[in-house]
Amino acid sequence: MAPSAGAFKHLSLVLGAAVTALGSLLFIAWKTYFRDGNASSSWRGQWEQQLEAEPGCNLREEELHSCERQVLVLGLDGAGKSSVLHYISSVAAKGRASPTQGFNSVRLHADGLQMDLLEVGGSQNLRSYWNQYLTWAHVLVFVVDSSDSSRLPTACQELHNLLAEDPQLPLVVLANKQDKSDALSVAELHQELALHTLNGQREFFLLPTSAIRSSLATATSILHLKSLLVKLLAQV
Ligand SMILES: Nc1nc2c(ncn2[C@@H]2O[C@H](COP(=O)(O)OP(=O)(O)OP(=O)(O)O)[C@@H](O)[C@H]2O)c(=O)[nH]1
Ligand SMILES: [Mg+2]
Repeated sequence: MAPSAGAFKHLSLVLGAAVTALGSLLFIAWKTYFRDGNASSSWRGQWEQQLEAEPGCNLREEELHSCERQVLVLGLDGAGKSSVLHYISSVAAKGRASPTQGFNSVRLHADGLQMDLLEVGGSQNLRSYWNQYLTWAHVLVFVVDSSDSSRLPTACQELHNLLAEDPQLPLVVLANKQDKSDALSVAELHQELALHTLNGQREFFLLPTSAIRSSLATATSILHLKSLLVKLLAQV
């Protein structure tokens, strides 16, 4: 007898979770490898060359990690995380982004900082893994699709679950897809996401963004995000 569609769905969820768990472990191992200074000379050599190219990064052994910063980028599936990451790291236009299975990262250099932005996919089966990445983060960027009002309660719930895990982690909420005619305003999103309930313990910003290359305004919004990240991460 052929397996039912339900069985296939169950199997794909289990496989997806296994792939993500493996991805998490690999990521943690990768970060630990660098943090513990156990990298082989060839890896270390490559990495130093990369940093050397960046003005302001000091390469002395004891300061090698002083310019590393981690930015965790989360939000529901389709919110625009991959698009924001692509836009902030590249001048080349990109077509439709594919849903992220597992995680996706980009590395930026600015003002002597090396910033690793890590996106974990936002589909439901991946969200239970989000909080595992909070430990590594210096800033949390939470991306919201401002035009997807039906899923704002879910976004709100997921965001507050994360915030409860770390009461001090600086937070940047992106009110993305502001180019869309049905996008809620920043003030409306502030209300819908219950951001007034945040206590004063963490630094918090709510930025309107658009991650498609349709106008100067959208490009400017991503530049604002980049400057804000540099400012926040320089204080860490
Ligand atoms: N109009 C508009 N579309 C956007 C914007 N940002 C992203 N999109 C589109 O929204 C869709 C989803 O974008 P992604 O960047 O893949 O979303 P994601 O948050 O990475 O989703 P997952 O990886 O599945 O968690 C794509 O078709 C993008 O082209 C935006 O600012 N405006
Ligand atoms: Mg993605």
